[in-house]
Amino acid sequence: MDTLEQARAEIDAVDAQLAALFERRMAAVLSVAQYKQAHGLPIFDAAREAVVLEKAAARIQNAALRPYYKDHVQNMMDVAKQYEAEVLGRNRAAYQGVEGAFAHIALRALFPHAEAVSYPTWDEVFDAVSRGDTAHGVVPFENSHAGDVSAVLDLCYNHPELWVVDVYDLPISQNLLVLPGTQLAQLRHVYSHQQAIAQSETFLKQFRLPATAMPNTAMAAKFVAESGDPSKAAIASAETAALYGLEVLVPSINTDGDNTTRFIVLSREKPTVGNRFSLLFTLDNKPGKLAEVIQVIGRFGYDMESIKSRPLPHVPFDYYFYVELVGDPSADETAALLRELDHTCRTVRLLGVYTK
Ligand SMILES: C=C(O[C@@H]1C=C(C(=O)O)C=C[C@H]1O)C(=O)O
Repeated sequence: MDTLEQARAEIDAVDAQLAALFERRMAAVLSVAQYKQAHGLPIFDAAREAVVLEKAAARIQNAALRPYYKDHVQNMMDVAKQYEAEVLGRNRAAYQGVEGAFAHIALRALFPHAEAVSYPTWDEVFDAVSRGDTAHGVVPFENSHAGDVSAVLDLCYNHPELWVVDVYDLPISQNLLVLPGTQLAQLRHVYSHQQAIAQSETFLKQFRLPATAMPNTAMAAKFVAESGDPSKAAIASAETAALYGLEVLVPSINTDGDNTTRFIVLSREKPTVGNRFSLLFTLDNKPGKLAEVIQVIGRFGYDMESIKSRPLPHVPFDYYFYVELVGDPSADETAALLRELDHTCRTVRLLGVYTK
C-alpha cells in the first residue's frame, strides 16, 4: 500500500467509527426531540449549543484544528435541528404576525399543543408549509364584515402544492387599547391592521380619530405600548391588551356585532374526509361559460355556499373563480363532477376538503 492508499484506509476506518457515533448521537437527539415535544419546548436551544461548542473546543489538542472542529460540531448541531424539526414536524404550525394576533389565537384553538411559529408575511407562511418547515399554516380567509382577504386567496391560487384541510371561525371583538389611565379625549391617533380599522370605521368616524394601518393588530398594540404616548391607541383583541400591558378603554368597537373571521388551515397533505370542499377554476372567455359551470354543479346536486372571482395573478383582466360546495368530497359523484368540470373549465383544481 502506498501512502495515499494508507491514508485513505485510515480515513475510511475513522469514517466507519464516526458513522456509528453519528447514529448514536442522533438517537440521543431523537430523545431530546421527544422530550421537547412533550414539554412544548422550542427545538433551538442557544445556551445548550454554546456549552456543546465550548466542550468540543476544549477536547481538541491541536489549536490549529480547533476552529475547524467547532465548525464541524456546529454543522452537526444544525443537522440535528433539521432532524428534530422533521420528527416534530407534525407539531409545528405557522402563522403571520406576533403573539396575540388573531391568527395566533386561532392557531392556539386549532392546535393547542403545537409549536406556533411566527412569520412576518402570509407569503412566508405559505412557503413554510410548502417547504415542510411546519406541518400546518393558519391564515385569515374572510371576515364577515370587511370581506375577503384577497391576498390569501391569491396565494392559494399560486400554491397548487398546498391544500386547505380545515376552517375555523373566530368571533372577533375589536377593542380600543390605550396606555393605562388614558382618557378618550387624549387620543389623537389609532393604529391597527387594515381589516380591524375597516371593522371599526363607524367608531373612528364618530370620534374623528385618524388611523394608520400596520402589519397586524398585535404589532400595533406593541407599538402603542412601547411609544409610552397617551395620544396613541391601538385596535386589537382583549388578549393582546393583557400581553402588552395596555388597558381596554372601549370594548367591542367593531360595527358588526357578529364580527367573525374565518381562518383556513394549510397543509401539504391532501385531505380526504369532510362535508365541504372548495374548487379553483379558470374559464375560456366565451359567452355562457360561467353559467355552464354553475349548471354542472347544480345538476350534480351540490349546494354552492360561496363563489368568488379574482383577477388572475400576472394576467390583466382575466379572472379565476373560487367555489365552496356542500357534500362529501370522497363520494364517486365528486370525482365525476371534477371530470365534467375538467371539460367545461380551462383549468380546475380541488383546493380544500374540510368539515364545517
Ligand atoms: C439536541 C438538542 O437540540 C438542538 C441541537 C443540539 C445538538 O445537536 O447538540 C443542541 C441544542 C439544540 O439547539 C438539544 O437541545 O440538546
